[in-house]
Amino acid sequence: MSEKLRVGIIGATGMVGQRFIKILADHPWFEIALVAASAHSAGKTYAEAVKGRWKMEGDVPEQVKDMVLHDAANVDEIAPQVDFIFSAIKLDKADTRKLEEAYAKAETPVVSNNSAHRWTPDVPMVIPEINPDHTDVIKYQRERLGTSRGFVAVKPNCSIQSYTPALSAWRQFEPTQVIATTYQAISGAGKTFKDWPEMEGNVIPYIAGEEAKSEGEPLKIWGHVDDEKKAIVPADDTVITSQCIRVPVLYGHTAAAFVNFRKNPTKQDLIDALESYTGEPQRLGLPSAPKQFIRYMTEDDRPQVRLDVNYEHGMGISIGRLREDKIFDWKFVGLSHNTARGAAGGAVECAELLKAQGYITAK
Ligand SMILES: N[C@@H](CC=O)C(=O)O
Repeated sequence: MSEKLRVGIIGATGMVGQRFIKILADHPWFEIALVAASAHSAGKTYAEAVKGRWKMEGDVPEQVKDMVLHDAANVDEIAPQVDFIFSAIKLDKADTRKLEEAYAKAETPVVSNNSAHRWTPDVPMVIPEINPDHTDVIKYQRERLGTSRGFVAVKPNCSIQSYTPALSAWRQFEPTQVIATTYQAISGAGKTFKDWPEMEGNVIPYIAGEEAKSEGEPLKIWGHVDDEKKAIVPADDTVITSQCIRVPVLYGHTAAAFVNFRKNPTKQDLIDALESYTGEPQRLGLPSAPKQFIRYMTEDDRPQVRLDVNYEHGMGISIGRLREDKIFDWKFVGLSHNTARGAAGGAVECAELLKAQGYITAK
């Protein structure tokens, strides 16, 4: 009998759902027990439902091809069959919040890629290398939901992953002001060039809701669990302003960032802090953890999307072009893989952390 935890994927047919399928097809701790999507796809086999719209490298993995999709809204039917779920369901925010909480209340932990619960005060928003201790807030969430096992945890938006890891490594130098401009791949919108031909040779200077996420989410990640408030209180010592731009790239979000610090680090201090930054995933040897979370690249023309996006299987962050600035103290460029580290991969690493911490167990 398998000792792997049984996982359900809700929203399994979209771009992020497909990335979950791809990553979990061969995962040492988790096995895909069930796939679910909207009522429209329910009853079809997974292969039928993604026919002509499978966007991952290679074929649909054998073990899910013939799985029959459930209607994700059928919590009572799905919850008993899985130990936990990954959520990539696309509903409006209120409905997503309701559905994810319904799974939690059915004693089924939810690790979500959605933004709906990111600002729920007792929901941890986790980058496992940066704020693994935020899972302490789960006890307060369980108290509120009246559960003993169920809870919701989320991962942050993909846009922040190209600059937040570097700024996290530099928290010791007290960053006060940040400008971050992101150049975001079309797969972040769930699209390929085939679905979105107007992105060929184009730049679109607007991504709905993205700037608020880019400016706010790092602050929650740098916050702390307040035991009196039974909530995560965001940090208030850094201000971030951002512009988010869609560029004709399939995978890979780049950020160009400027930073002011209260302290006065040298270039070598900053590079040393990046290269030595390591966390719980590396200490615990989590299956998805990159060996080197952040690398610093010295070549003037790196990181480049084509050459560097798959660093550490898309789970590592590449930083380069660190130099002094005329207006700010320092500037740099960062690159992350938006559907690996930035979406499904980040959620899978978060679930591995939750398992290692004892929050996700076999039912
Ligand atoms: N909203 C992002 C996806 C990140 O999670 C994008 O549009 O690129």
